[in-house]
Amino acid sequence: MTIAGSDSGGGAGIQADLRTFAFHCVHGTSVLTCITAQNTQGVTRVDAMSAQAVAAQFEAVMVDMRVSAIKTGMLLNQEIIQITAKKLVAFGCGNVVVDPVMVSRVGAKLLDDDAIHAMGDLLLPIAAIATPNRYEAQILAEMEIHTLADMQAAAQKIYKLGARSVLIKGGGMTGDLKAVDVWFDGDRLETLQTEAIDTIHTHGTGCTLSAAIAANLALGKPNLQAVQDAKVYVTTALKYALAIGKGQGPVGHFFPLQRLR
Ligand SMILES: Nc1ncnc2c1ncn2[C@@H]1O[C@H](COP(=O)(O)OP(=O)(O)O)[C@@H](O)[C@H]1O
Ligand SMILES: Cc1ncc(COP(=O)(O)OP(=O)(O)O)c(N)n1
Repeated sequence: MTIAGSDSGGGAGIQADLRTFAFHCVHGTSVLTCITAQNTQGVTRVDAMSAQAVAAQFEAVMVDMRVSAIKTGMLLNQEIIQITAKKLVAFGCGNVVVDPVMVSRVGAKLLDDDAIHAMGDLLLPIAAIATPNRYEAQILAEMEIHTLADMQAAAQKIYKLGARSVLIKGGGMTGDLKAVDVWFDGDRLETLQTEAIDTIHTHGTGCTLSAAIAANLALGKPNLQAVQDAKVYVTTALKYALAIGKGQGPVGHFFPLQRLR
């Protein structure tokens, strides 16, 4: 299941998540939190779903199907975070990947300021894996992140907020740290590195990574393996990113099919 917002441009949000689930051959269900008017250049409008509508979508799926893993993406406001956390706890959901979406790569604000504390207080404590990017990690850990040591320290600080593991994503890092991620589960501290792809077409990388982690957890992979395999998937999808639109195009979720055409 993905609990996330819609991206009209199809590069991030629910659209990226469902394509990622399909690639991994897991059935995707969706709880829509908001509708963004968005393209490769930015976000021009956001309309929230009501907390009741979010709860109803969640319950409709949960009472009928076995949901093996859940990712949360753009939750937009405090009410939606509160109802999401409440339902996840009520249904005893275990494999929860929390992507604490706050701001897009092109600078669009995707979470209300007064909702940041709810993300830390209510959602991170029920996360099997939290996946903040550099900017989200800086906010959650209340520190600046410039070096690998900073990423490691931030992972350890965010872990203390209650997530069972933390992945600090390095797409926003520079130089040799570009695309270097750091994972911490309270015991092991791992640096995950794949090749850095030289492209501006990176829209949806974070959504795709967290959706791939959720798919891998649903397939029964252990936490670190789920993260490592998801990182390889995103790296390959970036190699086949689509140069569509006037801004930052989306990653190519179905790269093997592109190769066969
Ligand atoms: N240019 C790139 N080359 C390879 N991997 C990248 C690149 N940009 C981002 N990634 C990877 O994509 C994943 C998502 O990270 P990031 O882009 O930081 O997230 P977000 O979209 O939430 O800002 C991470 O595993 C990161 O290392
Ligand atoms: C609807 C919606 N959800 C999430 C995001 C952020 O997506 P992300 O994968 O972090 O990629 P960028 O937007 O940073 O390129 C979004 N933009 N829209």
